Amino acid sequence: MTTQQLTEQIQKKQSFLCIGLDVDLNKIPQHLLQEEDPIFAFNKAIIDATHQVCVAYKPNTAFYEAYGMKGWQALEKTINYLNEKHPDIFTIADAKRGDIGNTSSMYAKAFFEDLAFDSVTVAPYMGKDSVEPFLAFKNKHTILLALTSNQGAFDFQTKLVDDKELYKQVLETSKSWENSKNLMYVVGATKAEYFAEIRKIIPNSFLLVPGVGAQGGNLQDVCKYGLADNVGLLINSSRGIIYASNQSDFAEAAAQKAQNLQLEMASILKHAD
Ligand SMILES: O=c1ccn([C@@H]2O[C@H](COP(=O)(O)O)[C@@H](O)[C@H]2O)c(=O)[nH]1
Repeated sequence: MTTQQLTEQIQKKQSFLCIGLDVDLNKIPQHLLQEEDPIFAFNKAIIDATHQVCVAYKPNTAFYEAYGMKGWQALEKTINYLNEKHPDIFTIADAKRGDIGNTSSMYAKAFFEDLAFDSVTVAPYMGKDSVEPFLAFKNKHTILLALTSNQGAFDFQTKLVDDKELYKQVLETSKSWENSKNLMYVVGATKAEYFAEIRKIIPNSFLLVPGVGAQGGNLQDVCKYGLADNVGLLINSSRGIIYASNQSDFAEAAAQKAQNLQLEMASILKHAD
């Protein structure tokens, strides 16, 4: 999917919501554990109930890797289901990969070819040659960690390197890489006060913004300086949506939470015009 197609979906649905599919078998309704594939059964019910109010889904691969082969199979079924049933929805493998070049090429093949995700999250720490193998894939997107939502972001990302914060160095340097048009960036919703500075460096790049909901980030605060001409935001909420209920009404409860966020987004977009 191109970024233009993504923006068109955002305008059509009046939503820039990304729902995180972080499946924890201890948190899903217990009756689903009797299913042959409880993880996929949960994801399918969540997707069926919420696809009209969101534009993206983001499974975090940790929640699948933790269940070994069965977890990977559930991830594969989930991405196949999304690609077959909802090809207009943007998909993100939140895998935070990145390694020496030939290894990154294999990671890119795994997530863009074998699993056919639209995008994958990548750590910038190993530099240009660790990221460019991902960028080489046409119409696929590499979402670089810039300023993360956790407290530990202050350990390195905001430290000065050559008189400039490291996260700014990541944004500026990565703009010069080959196929940088395929870059998006992760910026945490809990860092809303940084968005104005970030938009000076990357005015129209898409930002994946986790941290709304369970981590306490605020949608209005992010949008104040984060919105771009092409909207340029994908706001992720995982636990705050998918675990709204652990009873038989879990899918309806998730849909209600997702719709509440979508309505707030529609109102923001209306007032931004
Ligand atoms: O800076 C980051 C980068 C990634 N994440 C991931 O996003 C979701 C957030 O889940 P919530 O339940 O809505 O808190 C999760 O998969 C994180 O690993 C992040 O939170 N911050």
